[in-house]
Amino acid sequence: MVWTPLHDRLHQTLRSRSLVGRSQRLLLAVSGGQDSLALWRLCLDLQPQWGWDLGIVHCDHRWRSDSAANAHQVQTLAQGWGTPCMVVVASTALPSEAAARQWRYQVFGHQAQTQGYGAVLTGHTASDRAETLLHNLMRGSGADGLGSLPWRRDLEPGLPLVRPLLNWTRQETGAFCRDFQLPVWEDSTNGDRRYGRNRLRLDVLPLLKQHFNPQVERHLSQTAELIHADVVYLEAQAQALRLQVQQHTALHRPPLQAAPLALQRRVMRQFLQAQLPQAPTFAHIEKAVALITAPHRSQTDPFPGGAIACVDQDWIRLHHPNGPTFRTVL
Ligand SMILES: Nc1ncnc2c1ncn2[C@@H]1O[C@H](COP(=O)(O)OP(=O)(O)OP(=O)(O)O)[C@@H](O)[C@H]1O
Repeated sequence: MVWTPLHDRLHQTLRSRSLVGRSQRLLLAVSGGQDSLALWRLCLDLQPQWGWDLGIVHCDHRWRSDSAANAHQVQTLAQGWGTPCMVVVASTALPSEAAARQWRYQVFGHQAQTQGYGAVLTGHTASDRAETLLHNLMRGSGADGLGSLPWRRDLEPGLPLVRPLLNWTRQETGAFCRDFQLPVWEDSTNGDRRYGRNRLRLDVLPLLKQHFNPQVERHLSQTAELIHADVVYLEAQAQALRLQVQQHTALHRPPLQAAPLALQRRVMRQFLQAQLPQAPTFAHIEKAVALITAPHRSQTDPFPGGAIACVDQDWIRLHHPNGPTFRTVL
């Protein structure tokens, strides 16, 4: 085996960030593309030092006509490399990219739990993180969306999802695969400009690199990392405040009035998220936040599902359409 500075980088990253432990059973999510293939090869090379027990999972979404061939190539490689491999085929056609992603993560969690793996690893890179940041920036998603793709998060309680290649660019995983002659599966939809993510990758990021900063992917990825830490802190602060002010479906206003706007918004979002049938939008949260300082008897328009928030002296009360107090509001 050849030990390169890239092997060293992964080894150091895993250690310094405590991403995985020694002798763990690790499930690698392998699409067959360059990023997850590089991760798989690197983990196999690091395995003797770490004592891991490695397995891979591949999801066949049955989206593309060549998806079975893709799965077959991953399976063949797994046999050659001696890695246990699970291929899971979607039973129904998945309607969108988002549905496919949701199904994939469910599969990862289920396979890891039923097969006794302690963590799931994906091949996300700094380039993916930069794309996600730009994509979410344009959707107006706020800090939480900009700080997405952390190094480690819980996929299920007690089952971490780890992304060890976040300090690699796609260019680097590509070069690694070429150097080691790894059989990369070229996804036939990667060049399809009907997908926004592809336009970001093929058109926008190369332009930014050429005209602004050749290191733009790394820099955007670092920005996402900084924002993520801020978001984790703010969410924890907001949760502590919400627990202090919330009683069932009501919020006590005076402590909220004394809190900064950043926390007011987060408390309101956490509160509405738990109460409404769908995630609150920016406009919903802003309307509810306005009630923190509004006069007695002020109220919002109905939220999705019909609930209304109104001011009752020092309290904001959320009245659900079928709840006991709803009629008194009307
Ligand atoms: N079909 C698949 N089977 C197994 N793993 C996959 C599959 N597709 C993607 N992955 C895993 O997810 C990683 C990211 O892939 P990709 O960027 O295509 O997904 P994504 O939809 O953008 O995911 P995310 O929403 O998490 O950003 C891959 O490196 C790989 O580890």
